[in-house]
Amino acid sequence: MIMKQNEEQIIADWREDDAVAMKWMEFPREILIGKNVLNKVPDVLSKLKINQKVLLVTGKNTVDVAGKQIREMIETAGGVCEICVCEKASYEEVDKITETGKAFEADCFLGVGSGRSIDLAKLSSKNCDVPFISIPTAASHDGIVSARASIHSDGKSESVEAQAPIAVIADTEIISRAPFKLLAAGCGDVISNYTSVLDWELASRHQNESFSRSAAMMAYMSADMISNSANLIRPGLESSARIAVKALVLSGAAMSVAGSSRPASGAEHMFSHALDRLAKKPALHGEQCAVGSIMMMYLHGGDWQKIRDSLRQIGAPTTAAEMGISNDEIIEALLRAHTIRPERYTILGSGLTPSAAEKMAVVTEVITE
Ligand SMILES: NC(=O)C1=CN([C@@H]2O[C@H](COP(=O)(O)OP(=O)(O)OC[C@H]3O[C@@H](n4cnc5c(N)ncnc54)[C@H](OP(=O)(O)O)[C@@H]3O)[C@@H](O)[C@H]2O)C=CC1
Ligand SMILES: O=C(CO)COP(=O)(O)O
Ligand SMILES: [Zn+2]
Repeated sequence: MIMKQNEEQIIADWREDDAVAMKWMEFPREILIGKNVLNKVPDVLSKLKINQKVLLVTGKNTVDVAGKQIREMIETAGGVCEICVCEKASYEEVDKITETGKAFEADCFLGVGSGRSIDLAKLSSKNCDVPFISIPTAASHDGIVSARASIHSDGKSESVEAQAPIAVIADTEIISRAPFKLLAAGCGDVISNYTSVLDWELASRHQNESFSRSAAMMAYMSADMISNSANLIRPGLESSARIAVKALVLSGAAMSVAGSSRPASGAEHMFSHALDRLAKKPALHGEQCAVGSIMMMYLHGGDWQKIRDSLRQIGAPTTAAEMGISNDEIIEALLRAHTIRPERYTILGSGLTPSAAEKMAVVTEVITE
């Protein structure tokens, strides 16, 4: 495990980090986390020397939670702000928003809301060759900080390279008032880094895949931050939102250092992507990854009970029933997971047998016989 390796292994990993000829890491420039930081949007735009012609991408709930308030602040500061309310993270929607951005000659996009709105702003701003600012109204996964966008088409979800936000403005007061299940899901997404990191280490040993100790340690530390504070994560508490956002930022930074989602996406994410494709009603991304992580930790022979207990303490689902997913869908997703991203080597190897899949789901109490 990453924190328990001997000195020789650690030195070898650092040497490998250093041996990479060139690394191009993209990080946000300004990160604001705290109560009422939403009011700082005009200051951030001004600090970044953005001319305040801004396209605000949001959803039908989050337009009222933060979107309209931000528009008012920008207009009061002398800027112009147009709002796009969107429903689906699809390529059609990306094209529509890109066209609007070009016609409006936007200097900057704001992604205001949860995953979907932020992903749409991320990709369409890249198409318009202007920066974007991530303004999450919920802390539901680490995509709020990352450079990748998940776009859905033909019942599939694709993770595409977009751009990192130039700034992240996470108002923890707003985030703490969002439905608690979104925050619990974000904690689950971060806790699932325990198994992503193990998968990455495995791939580095079995396949000589390039490995970054610094990125792996950051991902592992973010999981520890949540697991060690599980008793402090409670509905409606601003301090809980702050803990979750800090861990999500660290997890996002781990992906920036790695230049891919490797430190924060292993077999548990492949299981979640499989569920997104086949389940009648998929659960939240972070919920699925966390439940996947319990099972993948069992496969790794690690302390899966610790992951489950942290999730229980937080109030995140740990079973199929709690996620509203059937036992059959869980087994099918376990059997298909290794086909989702075959180039990414994980503990699933070339796949599980049906009896092994069922056994791991039953032993970890994700499903009942
Ligand atoms: N880029 C990446 O690396 C990643 C991207 N994803 C993608 O992100 C999306 C999932 O994101 P997720 O955030 O889990 O879910 P959604 O974006 O689907 O948002 C969940 C719901 O919560 C609502 N909401 C958000 N904030 C508040 C609030 N403060 N008060 C009331 N309602 C609120 C949203 O409203 P509204 O309708 O207004 O949006 C929406 O209906 C998927 O498309 C997934 O593929 C997932 C993981 C990583
Ligand atoms: O969700 C992610 C990290 O938490 C990103 O992972 P993917 O690359 O699997 O979409
Ligand atoms: Zn994730």
